[in-house]
Amino acid sequence: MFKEIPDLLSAEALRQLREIAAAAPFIDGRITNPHNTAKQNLQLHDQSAYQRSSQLLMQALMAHEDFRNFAMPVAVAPPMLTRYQPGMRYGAHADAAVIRLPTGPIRSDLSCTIFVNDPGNYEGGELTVHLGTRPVPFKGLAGSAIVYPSDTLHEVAPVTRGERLVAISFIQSRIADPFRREILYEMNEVAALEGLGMRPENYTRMRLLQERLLRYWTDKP
Ligand SMILES: O=C(O)CCC(=O)C(=O)O
Ligand SMILES: [Fe+2]
Repeated sequence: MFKEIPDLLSAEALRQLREIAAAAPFIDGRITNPHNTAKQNLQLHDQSAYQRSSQLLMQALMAHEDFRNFAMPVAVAPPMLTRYQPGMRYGAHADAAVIRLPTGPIRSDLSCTIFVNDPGNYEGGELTVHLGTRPVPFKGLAGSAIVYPSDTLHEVAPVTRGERLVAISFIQSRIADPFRREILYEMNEVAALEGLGMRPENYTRMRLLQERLLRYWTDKP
């Protein structure tokens, strides 16, 4: 369902991202969603800064084993730095199912927020994912990330003080169905944690089942 990654970014990556954000221009986030009145934020608007920051963030995501195991990514949208100043928010919305990238369209199965400044830097600004009637708020430490299903209603609460600086991305998973993806993730976790304690022949049989399910369920290897 959710994956919190406490240690996605190194101190050096954070330093570089903040440096890029401090020097680059940001514009009204509605440029990419002109009709979305819920969206009130600023996003990075500089090709070179976008390239450098997204490359750093993409590398961190793809190098992180927990992220790869949980998301099973086949395509990741280059993460975009966004900032929220006092009064800014992103009202409840659904993420678009298809994200058009210069490299072609991807399906957004999972959304990801990467926290670039610390929660002490701002008040409000919780990313709140709605599970039915229950709001689940997230406000991560700098360098951490939260991965959540793109098909849930979610919002960013108004920032009332300071500045919220995050990067956002969307991920197409090898396994479109969240139910199946979760089964595979759990099996993989159990195999990783308990595999060494199992009798080798049973471990092999279990691995076979994992690979079979992957074959049946993978919609894009
Ligand atoms: O800033 C965030 O944490 C999430 C932003 C968001 O929901 C979006 O860009 O679609
Ligand atoms: Fe969103």
